[in-house]
Amino acid sequence: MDKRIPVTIISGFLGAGKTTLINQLLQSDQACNITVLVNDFGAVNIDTDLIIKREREVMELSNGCVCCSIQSDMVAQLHTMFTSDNPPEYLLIETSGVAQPGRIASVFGYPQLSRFARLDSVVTLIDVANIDGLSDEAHHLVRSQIEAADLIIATKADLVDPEARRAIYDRWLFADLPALEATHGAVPVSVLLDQRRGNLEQISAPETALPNQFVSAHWSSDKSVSYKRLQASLKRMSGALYRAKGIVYCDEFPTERIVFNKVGARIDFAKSGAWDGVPRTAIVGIGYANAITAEQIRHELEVAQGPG
Ligand SMILES: Nc1nc2c(ncn2[C@@H]2O[C@H](COP(=O)(O)OP(=O)(O)OP(=O)(O)O)[C@@H](O)[C@H]2O)c(=O)[nH]1
Repeated sequence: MDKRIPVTIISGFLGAGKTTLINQLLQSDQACNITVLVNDFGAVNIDTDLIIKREREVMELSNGCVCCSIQSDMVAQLHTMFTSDNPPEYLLIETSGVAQPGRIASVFGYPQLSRFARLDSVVTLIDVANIDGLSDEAHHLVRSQIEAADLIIATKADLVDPEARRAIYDRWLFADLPALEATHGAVPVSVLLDQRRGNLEQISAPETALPNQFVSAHWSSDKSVSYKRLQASLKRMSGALYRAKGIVYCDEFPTERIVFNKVGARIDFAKSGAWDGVPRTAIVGIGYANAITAEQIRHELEVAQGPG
């Protein structure tokens, strides 16, 4: 019996619904003692705050995309985790939206990790509401995420009618690749964990540095932000800024944490409980490098400060 720690990699393009799926999973009674390792693309790991914590820690890898610039940091961090007095029972890795999961999966073939852990599967989420509208560069990346997958989960099925969804699957998926649909991350735990599908020999780890095609900017402030101005700023950047997310200290609701998400043209704001400590806005924006600069993103977010 293989007693090594199973590892599931959750991949998918920016905003595809990885954090939503992981939160659903962590809230399920059937989820065992899972540790989550999160790698956000931006310098600040907003996801670490957005993932619901249970008994286990959520660990983060910041300052770059795990599949390229900080791969060796990840190997060192995983080795420390696996050899600690309290190793995880199960490890979930949420990759950054611009990561190639094949490159992350390949590290589980390294002897310093393969003694302790085994790749259980690579799950790739495809966002049916946005996949067709992405740029060619993003399509290239999404293709590599699909090619590395053992299971596809089509997310946001609620936003696209069945006929259009079928056309997307015909264009993007291979006939023999298992796939299922999910709305708001609702997927049975039994199809996600301990599947023993991971096959390191079939994993390809392309060398191209695709994340260079995206730019990320982080902005934070302890002065409150106008909700209306923030919405206006996000709309102005709409096509160039594909993804943004953050926790906002809002003029309009100063006592509550407001979480917002922008994916493509869709912007959602939600209340997320009272502040625990000093209120502070922290936002990460990710855009196409040929359409916007980090400075422009920060400037637009700055404009949202002050009375609406
Ligand atoms: N309508 C709808 N929205 C969804 C669904 N799944 C996720 N979302 C929304 O999509 C947005 C992005 O979801 P996340 O789970 O943060 O996506 P992510 O893949 O973790 O994002 P990054 O880590 O930034 O790449 C949020 O506003 C979610 O509420 C779904 O099935 N239907």
